[in-house]
Amino acid sequence: MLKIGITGGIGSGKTTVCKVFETLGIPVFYADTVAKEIMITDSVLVAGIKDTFGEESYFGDGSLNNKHIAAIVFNNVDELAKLNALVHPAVFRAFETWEKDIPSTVPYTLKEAALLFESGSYKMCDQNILVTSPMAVKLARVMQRDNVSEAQVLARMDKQFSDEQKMAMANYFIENTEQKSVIEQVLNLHQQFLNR
Ligand SMILES: CC(C)(COP(=O)(O)OP(=O)(O)OC[C@H]1O[C@@H](n2cnc3c(N)ncnc32)[C@H](O)[C@@H]1O)[C@@H](O)C(=O)NCCC(=O)NCCS
Ligand SMILES: Nc1ncnc2c1ncn2[C@@H]1O[C@H](COP(=O)(O)OP(=O)(O)OP(=O)(O)O)[C@@H](O)[C@H]1O
Repeated sequence: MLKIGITGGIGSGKTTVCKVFETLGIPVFYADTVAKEIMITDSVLVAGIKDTFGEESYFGDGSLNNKHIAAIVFNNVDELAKLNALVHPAVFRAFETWEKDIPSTVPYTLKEAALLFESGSYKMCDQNILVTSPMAVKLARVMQRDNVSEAQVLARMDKQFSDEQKMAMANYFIENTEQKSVIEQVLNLHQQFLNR
């Protein structure tokens, strides 16, 4: 079955675009969401995170202390590399398990990941889509969605490949701007994938 990766910088709108594909019946694996789930449920991963970032990485009820971890890793590339090395292999395994349950009647699947190219997981996909948006739009969207400062968004952007780097690695593009219809662009790609 055809596997399509989909990525984009923070706030580019990749999750929003994936919701449109879902309305067409296309199953989407949300790597960032799964990462957050297994960081709570996978006991080996939980132990690794506590060992590396301290017991305060989790609240008393077992939920993840996102702010604590974000403050460490988005201010220090070595700490971020440690987190990625713990989490990403577990997400790869979860993707393989997820794929096994997809019915063969499905024409293609999508893997949505913020770090598709950075983590190397694009290699597990046949083709890859990049969602782009202007920098000012991305900043404004994330500041509003997550109630964070511009500096906090920029710190994350700084840890991801630039759009130029990602453009060189992607096969398809979706421009998520007010000037272009996302739905039209999704329908166009959907048709291309059905005809492959
Ligand atoms: C550090 C954590 C706890 C911060 O949680 P928080 O709720 O503030 O952010 P959230 O997970 O919703 O991520 C929002 C966006 O931040 C960016 N981001 C997240 N993790 C990373 C990372 N490792 N490197 C660069 N950017 C990242 C992405 O654009 C992502 O979509 C969380 O992001 C995390 O657990 N990250 C590690 C898992 C991971 O690498 N996920 C991304 C790919 S699977
Ligand atoms: N075309 C659009 N018009 C209006 N709002 C949008 C549009 N695209 C995305 N948004 C909004 O911008 C915010 C960021 O979008 P989304 O969460 O899809 O981005 P993302 O690329 O998945 O971000 P992240 O990497 O942070 O997970 C959301 O609040 C979303 O509702």
